[in-house]
This record gives sequence, C-alpha cells and structure tokens, in this order.
Amino acid sequence: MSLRAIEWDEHKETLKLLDQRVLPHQSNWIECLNEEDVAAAIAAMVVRGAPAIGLTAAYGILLAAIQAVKNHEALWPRLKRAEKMLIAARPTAVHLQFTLEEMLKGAEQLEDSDKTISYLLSKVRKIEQEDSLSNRNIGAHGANWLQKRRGKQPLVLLTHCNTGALATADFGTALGIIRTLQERGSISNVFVDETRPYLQGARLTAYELEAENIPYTLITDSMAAAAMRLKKVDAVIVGADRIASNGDTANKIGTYSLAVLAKAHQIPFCVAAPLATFDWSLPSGEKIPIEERPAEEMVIWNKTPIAPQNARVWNPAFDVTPFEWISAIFTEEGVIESIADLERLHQRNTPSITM
Ligand SMILES: CSC[C@H]1O[C@H](OP(=O)(O)O)[C@H](O)[C@@H]1O
Repeated sequence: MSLRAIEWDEHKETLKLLDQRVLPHQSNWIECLNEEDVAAAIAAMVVRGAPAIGLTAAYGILLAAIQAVKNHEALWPRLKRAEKMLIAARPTAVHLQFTLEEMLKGAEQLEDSDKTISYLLSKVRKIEQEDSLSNRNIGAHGANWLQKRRGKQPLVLLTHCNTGALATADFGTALGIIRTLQERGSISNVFVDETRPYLQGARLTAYELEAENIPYTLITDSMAAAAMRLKKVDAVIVGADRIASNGDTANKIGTYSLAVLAKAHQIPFCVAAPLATFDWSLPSGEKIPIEERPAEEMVIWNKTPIAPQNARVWNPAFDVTPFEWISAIFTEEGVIESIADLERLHQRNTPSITM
C-alpha cells in the first residue's frame, strides 16, 4: 500500500490531512472538524493534487452533515453552503466540482439523522475506492502502451509535479504508471522536475520514489530539455487537472513547455488521468479556469525573499497543453490517441481501447 495523505477518523468523526507544505522533512497532520477547515486546507495546499482535493472536498460535505445533525440544523441549506465554499477553494481541477455533485446527488431528500451520515460516508468511501481502482487501471494501460513502443528495455522517463499517492486516494496516476513499470522491473530511471515554485517534484515525488526505491534523478525544470537531448529519455509522463472535450489538457505550470520540448526531441508526451478529469462542457482548453497563486509563493523561499520586494509577479499554477502536442492520454478504461477516440469517449463515456 503506498503512502496515504487523507485519513478519516471514525471515532472522532474528523478528517486528518498530511500537511504537504512541510514534506519531506516534517510529517505533520492537520485535523479538519468542519467544511471551513477543509476549504482552508485545500486553498492553502495542505492537500493538493486534483483527485486528492476532490476526495478531500467530499469529506468536507460529510463534515458539514455531521455538524448539521449535531447542531440540529437544517441539513440541505448547510450542504449547499458547504458546496459553494469548497468549490471556491481552487478553480482548475474539475474533480472538486464532480465529487461535490456526486455527494449532493439525492441528498436533498435526506433528513438530518445519523442515517444520512452513514449514507454520505458510504459515498465518500466509494469515491475513494473508485479513484484507487482507476489509478491501477491507468497504471496498467500506461505501462502496456509504453512497453509496447519501447520494447522490454527498462525505461527512462521524465515527470513533472506530483501525481502520486499524495495527489490521489492512493497509488497515483502518472506515478501509478511508474509504480506499475517498477513492479515489472521496467524502470531504468525517472527524471523528476523539481517543479517550481511549490516544488511538488523535489519535495513530494522524490519523497514517494525514494520511499519505494524507485530510481530517480532530481533536475531543475530548466534541465528538462538537456535531459531529453543527452539522457535518452524514452517518454514524458504527467498528470492532469482538467481535460477539455478536444483533449486540451490543463496541468501544473511547466507542462506545456515539456510537451513542446518532447515534440522537438521526438519523444512521446503522455498524460495520465481518470475519466473524472474530463470536462465535456468545455469545447477546448481556452475556457479552463487557470488559478493564479499568491506572489509570495514564488518570491519567498524559507522566509527568505529571492526577488526585489516590489517585483511584479505572474504566478499561474497551471498551463494548458493543446491536444496536438499530446501523444496519448491514459485513462482507467483505455488509451486515447486521437480526436476520434475522444469523440467515442464523449459518446460512450468510455474510450475505444486502442491497445
Ligand atoms: C494526479 S493529478 C495531480 C495534478 O495536480 C497538481 O496540481 P497541484 O499540486 O497544484 O494540486 C498537478 O497539476 C498534478 O498534475
């Protein structure tokens, strides 16, 4: 079982989150008592990673229901207020919206009772189990695709940000493929982009790979091109926060440049994402909301300013990679390599398996 960052305490009926802002050198857990605590933890990136914040928000709805029952409050209005608060915590990852919709589906008729609590808890558990299963299926489809194209030789991969157990219910998406290849003895090395400014790569991905003895080499984001040219990178593999219906993909800032670099070096650029990442309401990536984070997160490191105090800063947390730059999208139900695959997925909500 890989690392877990989200734990439900059944006795205290509280949510515990591993504070990812202080990993890898400190292992602090933060306890959430209500939906406000959960929204604040998501906004502050205590917990981060598209599927992980979706799951955490689902627990936020459960906590709101528990508080409503305890205080004999009207349940539905509290759940609707909680939904509004949680969806506003971070705008880009579509999982937040989908898990909240899932949690509130059918909840309007619920009376404020313990029965409601166990009903909502079973829903959260289902979201958690589905994410975990999806990640293992993504792992298999992605590993099969990469091995099919690169033969049985162990692979040299490059990844960006963190898409592992810390970003999901467990196991990970792009990192789930890396874990699957490791289980098959097919990883030679993983180049890990540090991923400025939040350093998800250096602090979180390196932490996960180190814990499981998966061979990796940490690089700065600006080294990715040289690594592709000089270090025989076989493929780039990243996660996703929101995918539009034409395949345009929003992911951590720096992803788009990796896609351009991969094309220039004739290296496959692959995205790993569960079906919950697809936002069919968007015809293309232009309309994906891109979160901008506080300037301090970019110009202050360890309480030390690394830029002039009045420096003007642009700090988008994500960028959008047009589908034309993407070789394959690995989902739990198969591989998407073309617009036709996307259209079939959209019609049937399951992609054509092109394995
Ligand atoms: C499993 S996908 C995780 C996805 O979320 C990350 O963003 P953040 O750390 O800001 O939540 C990054 O875009 C990853 O690809």
